[in-house]
Amino acid sequence: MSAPLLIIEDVAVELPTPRGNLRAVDHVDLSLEAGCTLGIVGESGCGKTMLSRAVLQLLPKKAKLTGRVMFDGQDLVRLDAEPLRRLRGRDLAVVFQDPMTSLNPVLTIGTQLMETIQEHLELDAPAARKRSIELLAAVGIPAPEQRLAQYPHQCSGGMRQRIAIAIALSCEPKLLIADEPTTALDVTIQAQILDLLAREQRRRHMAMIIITHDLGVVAGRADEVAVMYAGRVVERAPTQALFKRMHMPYTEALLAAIPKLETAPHTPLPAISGRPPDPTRPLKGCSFAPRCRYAASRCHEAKPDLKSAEMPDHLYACFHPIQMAEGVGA
Ligand SMILES: Nc1ncnc2c1ncn2[C@@H]1O[C@H](COP(=O)(O)OP(=O)(O)OP(=O)(O)O)[C@@H](O)[C@H]1O
Repeated sequence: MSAPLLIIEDVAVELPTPRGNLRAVDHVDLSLEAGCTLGIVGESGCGKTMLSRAVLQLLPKKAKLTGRVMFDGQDLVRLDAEPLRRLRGRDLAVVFQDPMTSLNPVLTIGTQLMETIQEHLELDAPAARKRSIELLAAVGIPAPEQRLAQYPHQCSGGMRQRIAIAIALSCEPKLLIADEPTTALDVTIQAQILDLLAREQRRRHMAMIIITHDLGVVAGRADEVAVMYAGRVVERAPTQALFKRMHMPYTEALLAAIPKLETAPHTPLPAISGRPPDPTRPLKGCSFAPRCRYAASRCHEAKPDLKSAEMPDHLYACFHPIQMAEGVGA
């Protein structure tokens, strides 16, 4: 069997702040096979974005990164700036929550698409233009030829996200990281964009990481889910196994917090009262214990390791997993 496309090994990210070093990512191990999808799920501030930025090597300058990020056989942490730049946008692409982060407001859509294509692929201008039109059509943009001459502000939010996806796909990446790709969009458009990503992923046999606060986004779309809390992966399992039987009380609370259609976007998670721990303070015990309805004294004293019980690929970091505590959720 060949090695996974991506191996995140003992990755930690610390950021200096006036109140001391902040643990944004706390020793995470993950891997992803070519053509597969990994969902990274957790509340705001749990470290999802910092972890994806560690993979992309796009961390703030002051950040301290340790560990290894093996992508297609190379350690990105130790790669020089130039080969890294060539890799990003070609084999390794990203779609952000706000497409205006990746789109340039003063360049036409055609210029931006063609620039990316010509920078990474050896195509002349007419071939790059033809490919741009094909890509816009593939992501569901009507009248793609006319769109090439337009600027991002002339498009709706959903259209802009489709264009950002077209740019990300333009060089046939091996891995696409989609960081909250639909959070800024209307609910009906959200489903269309997620379906579009899933379709293009299958068609291109591309690996994908979907980062989201909404467990509902990864249900049925990811092969595997990693749940993050306070910088750590606290539960990790094949998606079906996770939804069938979740072990972490935090995952259960995330499930209860899946936004309903009638809920306004960005409302706080109703099922999880309290706040995550201060990431600049040392932590004793399980980081979720102060908010956990199953917590016992041991949970406040010792830190549970991420390990498996009955199924080797279902890992969780909990002394009182749900079934064993109360027999719910199975
Ligand atoms: N530039 C920065 N400097 C210092 N701390 C930061 C910086 N960016 C993020 N953090 C902190 O790092 C931790 C992880 O943040 P991160 O953005 O990765 O979380 P997230 O799960 O992606 O949240 P969100 O969904 O809100 O983006 C948080 O405690 C956050 O406050």
